[in-house]
Amino acid sequence: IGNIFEKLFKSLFGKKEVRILILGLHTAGKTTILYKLKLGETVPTVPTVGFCTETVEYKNITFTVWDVGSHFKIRPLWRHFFQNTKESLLQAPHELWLKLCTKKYLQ
Ligand SMILES: Nc1nc2c(ncn2[C@@H]2O[C@H](COP(=O)(O)OP(=O)(O)OP(=O)(O)O)[C@@H](O)[C@H]2O)c(=O)[nH]1
Ligand SMILES: [Mg+2]
Repeated sequence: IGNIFEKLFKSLFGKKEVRILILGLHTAGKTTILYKLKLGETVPTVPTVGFCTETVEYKNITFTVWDVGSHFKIRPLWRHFFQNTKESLLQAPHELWLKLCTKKYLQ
């Protein structure tokens, strides 16, 4: 029974880690979203070469956001980033992205 309480305590107060993968075509706005989440503001971007990751702390959750470049040479590698991906948010409506960016979605 101690094990059950330990699991319950961890699920309520423990640190959670969530990985987010952002994929999309050139200039779709992936890096803009990444830095909006990280810094809370829109920053100038350049086309992503390879990929970049940032961690975003929110409450007891650490989000590791993977922003993968869209250059045609890296596209064959996209499938490797999908491994162990649980859910996809494909063609998310603009409204949803806005909510994500303002973190309202998570409150
Ligand atoms: N109007 C408008 N422009 C946007 C929006 N999101 C991004 N942009 C602009 O679109 C351009 C490309 O944005 P990025 O975030 O660099 O696009 P990306 O998907 O990371 O592109 P790659 O790294 O080349 O794959 C930049 O000039 C952004 O300022 C948006 O919601 N509205
Ligand atoms: Mg980019």
